[in-house]
Amino acid sequence: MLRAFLDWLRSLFFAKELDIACIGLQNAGKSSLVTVLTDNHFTEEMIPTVGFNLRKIQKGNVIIKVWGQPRFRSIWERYCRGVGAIVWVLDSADASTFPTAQAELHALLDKPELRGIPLLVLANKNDLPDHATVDEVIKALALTTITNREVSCYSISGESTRHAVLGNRALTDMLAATLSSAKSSRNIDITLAWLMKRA
Ligand SMILES: Nc1nc2c(ncn2[C@@H]2O[C@H](COP(=O)(O)OP(=O)(O)OP(=O)(O)O)[C@@H](O)[C@H]2O)c(=O)[nH]1
Ligand SMILES: [Mg+2]
Repeated sequence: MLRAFLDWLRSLFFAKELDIACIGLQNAGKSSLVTVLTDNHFTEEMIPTVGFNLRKIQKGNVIIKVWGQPRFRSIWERYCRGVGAIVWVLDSADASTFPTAQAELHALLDKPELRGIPLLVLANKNDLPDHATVDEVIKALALTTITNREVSCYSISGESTRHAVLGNRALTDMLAATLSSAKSSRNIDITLAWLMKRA
């Protein structure tokens, strides 16, 4: 039933025209997440994206560009220009990466060319023990200090989905207290629906 609904949502989503940049630090789960979005398929053997580390996935009218390798972070900005949405993937179970993630995310969003592009933060891997809660992620990435765009933070869990609205901050969209787990592929519908609204 859920599967049928997701397939239906995917068919709607991929019929729209949308350019998405999916970025984040290495090992965050970008490739896994994109695989789940496009195929509803999770592969444990997902290998690190190598080489130029730009993976372009096209399905229907939707193009998703995926990056991660640090040595190419300087060119992220160029490829983010003009996209309909920036999706930042975070490994919510690895707090040691949060400071670097915050610095890189803010450095990217500070680029004038990227002003106004909606940001979706997906805190992935919340099926793992000791993953950060969405409030912790919002704090760790200083999401409330981002003022020049719509910001959302989703966490998807197999167990529970909790929604929180961050008052009158500059965040115009709901900051949904959910983290995404590409592994469980639960609540991927929320992610698809969010992206669909930006197409
Ligand atoms: N438990 C769990 N593991 C995950 C999840 N998503 C991804 N992983 C694992 O995390 C590792 C990295 O996943 P990738 O999808 O390759 O991450 P990436 O961000 O594309 O990594 P790079 O391409 O190296 O930048 C793999 O071992 C995945 O199996 C998740 O939701 N839960
Ligand atoms: Mg990858």
